[in-house]
Amino acid sequence: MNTSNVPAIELDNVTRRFVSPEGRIIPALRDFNMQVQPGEFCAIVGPTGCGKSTTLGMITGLAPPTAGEVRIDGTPVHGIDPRIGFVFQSDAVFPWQNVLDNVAAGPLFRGIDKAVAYDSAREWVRRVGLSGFESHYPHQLSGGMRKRVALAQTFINNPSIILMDEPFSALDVQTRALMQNELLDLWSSNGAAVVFVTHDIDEAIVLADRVFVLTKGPGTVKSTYTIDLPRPRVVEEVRYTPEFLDLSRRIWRDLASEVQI
Ligand SMILES: Nc1ncnc2c1ncn2[C@@H]1O[C@H](COP(=O)(O)OP(=O)(O)OP(=O)(O)O)[C@@H](O)[C@H]1O
Repeated sequence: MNTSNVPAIELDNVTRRFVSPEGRIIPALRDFNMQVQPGEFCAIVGPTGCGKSTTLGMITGLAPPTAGEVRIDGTPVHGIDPRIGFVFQSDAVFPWQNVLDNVAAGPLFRGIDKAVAYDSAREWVRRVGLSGFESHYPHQLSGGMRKRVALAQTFINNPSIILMDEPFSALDVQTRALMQNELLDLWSSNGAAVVFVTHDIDEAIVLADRVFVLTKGPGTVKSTYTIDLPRPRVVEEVRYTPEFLDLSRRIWRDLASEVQI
């Protein structure tokens, strides 16, 4: 647990380049600086291909930077860190396992006693509103319900850092708002540092403490916005307030100047 003033996540002057199959150098991120404090919810928005997913990949340790350093709780990242949880656009549920087994998978993998793991999984299934669906398989669930499974799978491990890559983008508008509220509720009692990648400016504002706007690729931080909207937030109430609309307009303008051709 990070109890010091050290950022939970720090990207220090990071550059990331890829090499294409033809041997071409593809610069994905340049001179990228970002600090996320313990318990802070940050969102990243930016034009397509600007390096948002690459940023998350570097924090996980799966894709080391070409230059610069990524630190978790002040320590350079080397390989996958058990303190980190992920939720991606595609559900990471195991199709051959029922809801309860899916949610218990993390603790079982970490070697937790089976009875303890399943007790905890039952509790998390309840907390995400899926009681009664423990024996259902993923294909028997709606998209929103599968997201609930994914959230339970993540939060059951009590991660101190959560990375989310457009987790709700495939959902319809109403289900998306429900899941945003659900996420805020779970996060408020877990207190993780979150990096949430989205194309949706409004989603970034309703969820985050800070929004990072990236330039077009190779991406770097163009601007950051502090979101002072009070918490706890209820998504459908927040998004019609004058403060919200003002932020949305400012970030939209900022981003629009990056996607003009
Ligand atoms: N494994 C890879 N090999 C080669 N190039 C890659 C690789 N991964 C990403 N890139 C390139 O790096 C750049 C950034 O990609 P990235 O997926 O991080 O962008 P993004 O902002 O998440 O995009 P989107 O908004 O479309 O999801 C792009 O030009 C992409 O083509």
